[in-house]
Amino acid sequence: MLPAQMVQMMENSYNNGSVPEVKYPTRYSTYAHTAYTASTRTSMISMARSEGKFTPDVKVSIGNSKNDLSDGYPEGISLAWKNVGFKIVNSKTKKKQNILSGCSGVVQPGEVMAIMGPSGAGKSTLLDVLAGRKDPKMVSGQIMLNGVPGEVKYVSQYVMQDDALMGVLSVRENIQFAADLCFPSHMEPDEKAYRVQQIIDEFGLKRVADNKIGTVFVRGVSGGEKRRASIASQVITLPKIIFLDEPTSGLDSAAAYHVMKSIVEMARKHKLTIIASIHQPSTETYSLFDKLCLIGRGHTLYFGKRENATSYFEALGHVCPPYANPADHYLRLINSDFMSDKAEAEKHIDNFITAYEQSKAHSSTLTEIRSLSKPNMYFLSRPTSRYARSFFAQTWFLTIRSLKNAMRNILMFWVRVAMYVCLALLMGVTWWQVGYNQENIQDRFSAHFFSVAFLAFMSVAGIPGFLEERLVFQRERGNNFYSVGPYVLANTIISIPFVMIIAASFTVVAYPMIGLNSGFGNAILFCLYLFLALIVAESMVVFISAIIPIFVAALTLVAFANGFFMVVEGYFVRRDKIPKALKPFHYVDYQKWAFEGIIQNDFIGLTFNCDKISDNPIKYACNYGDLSGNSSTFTGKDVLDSYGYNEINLTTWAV
Ligand SMILES: Nc1ncnc2c1ncn2[C@@H]1O[C@H](COP(=O)(O)OP(=O)(O)OP(=O)(O)O)[C@@H](O)[C@H]1O
Repeated sequence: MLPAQMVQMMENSYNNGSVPEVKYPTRYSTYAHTAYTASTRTSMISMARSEGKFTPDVKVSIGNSKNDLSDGYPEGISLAWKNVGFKIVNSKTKKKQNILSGCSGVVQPGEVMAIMGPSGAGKSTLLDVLAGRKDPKMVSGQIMLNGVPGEVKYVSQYVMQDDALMGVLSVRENIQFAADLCFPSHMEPDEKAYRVQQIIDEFGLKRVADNKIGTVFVRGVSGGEKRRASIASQVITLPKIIFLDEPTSGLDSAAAYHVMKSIVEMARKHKLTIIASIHQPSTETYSLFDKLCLIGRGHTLYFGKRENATSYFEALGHVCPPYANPADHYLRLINSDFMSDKAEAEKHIDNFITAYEQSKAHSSTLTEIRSLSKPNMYFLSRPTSRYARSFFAQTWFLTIRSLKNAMRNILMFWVRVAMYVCLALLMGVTWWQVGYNQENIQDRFSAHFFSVAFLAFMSVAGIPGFLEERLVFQRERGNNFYSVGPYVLANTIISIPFVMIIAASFTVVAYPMIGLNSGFGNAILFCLYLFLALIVAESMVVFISAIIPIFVAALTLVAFANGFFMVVEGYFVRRDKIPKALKPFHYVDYQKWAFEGIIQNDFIGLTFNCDKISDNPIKYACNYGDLSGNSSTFTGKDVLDSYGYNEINLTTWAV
């Protein structure tokens, strides 16, 4: 059914007094159902009524997820905005301040519009307002989809500026991951693979599809290819409206041209409506745009077809010099930042504002917007779920990706394993066969202390990897690929075997070399206690780095926390000597529980020897157990009792 027929059907129904509900067919039948819940429906309709403009209860939906292919709307969706303004409350004066005023424009399906303007003009703000990313209370005017008010964010995608992709994965793997999480569960794998290949081809990434994105260690694809891969992974579902925040920033002019060319071809082919903020495009890149929106001091200084801008400015007396880049020419014209006289600078921009308001370009824009208008309709498309995939599916795909990441990420994992093994060797050599004499007691304690403390301390090595991945997480979460729960769960699932590998490799090397309690079960328990301590240490690293995502600050804080826990652990200073104010920290110190667990595990069951007193050959100088001098041995339990470690329960301590 064509949109026009639908509109007719709705209008007929309205005239008959019934309340129609029209669903656009989508390729995936289960998605072609009512696109809003009862409460949403009530609130949206009452909102429409309260505005007094959309009296009939006519609503149009196009699918139930923002990640829906929206095939039900093959003609695309136009975006129009009329008299749009945006205010902020000035934090100093507490007064409202206009950031955008009276902006109007329209972009049709298949068109690509550039928002240009000097720094601070309001480009990002306009993009955010149109994309529905700003507080609606601060936004004024109308934003319309196909001529009727609607929720843009449910039919659009906002593509962020950064290229946060998994560096150890290939271009295809990154795009496939997006496809797995954005397409509905009933989409056949073949069809998904076809879409992945199609978007790879459309973005000119065929040649590098199986190349890694690249990390600090591995040279990957070029900057332009990376940007194209990033955009491709965010628009794989071909959302009807796409907002791009400076898609070419940081790229050279050739790379920027290829990025924009791919975007423009995609818009034409799939009838997508595309709006991009852009800084200083080259002549070639600029010529790819269909429409231009020039912003200055929060006002529209020109809106219309890109090619008409030349004659518009010529008519104002600003002829673009031959061979000059028109984009540079306009940007220079409307930039008053470097005028020394403030009043003159204001007047300069005021002249452009007034000229545009009185221009034919402005009136034809308003006519174009009016021609789209369909009174008595309310365009409504609200997803029933924010995510295309279930909690379980999100966890599954994230787990698979984290596994690949950990296996391939030299820095994150294997270097750490190698470091722990080297440390184990070093400890083994230093504490070699520590022995069972009285003078070896302190050596044994220090080996246990150092095993826990150093292993835990070195978890700081996980900070760079976490911070890098955090950017990817933020972008993907912003794109509604998954929620926090599955991400944390997947990372926990993956970190368990890896932390176990670290604890086990350390134990296999260090335990027999140091000559700790020879029971096999004791070695296993030693490994398990180290594993638990490491899991807590790693979690603490993630916790602190998530709160303070600045490398140096997170590193300092993690190092401080671990150093602090070492001090209050009860090894350097006995528990009863720890100052009262610090005592609570002794009990929340994960290193304390691991240290006490492994000394209990090691000492219990051992027998130690003490030497004879030099001037009395029948007496022994034992400092533990029987102090009368009659016994030549004492037990590990005697040692623990003498230091006050007498109530350790291995299960409780592990918990
Ligand atoms: N929340 C806010 N609080 C205070 N000022 C704001 C806020 N949002 C925007 N502004 C101001 O509004 C103006 C427009 O900001 P915006 O980020 O949209 O500009 P821009 O054209 O995208 O600039 P640039 O090209 O430098 O990124 C700027 O002067 C900015 O300082």
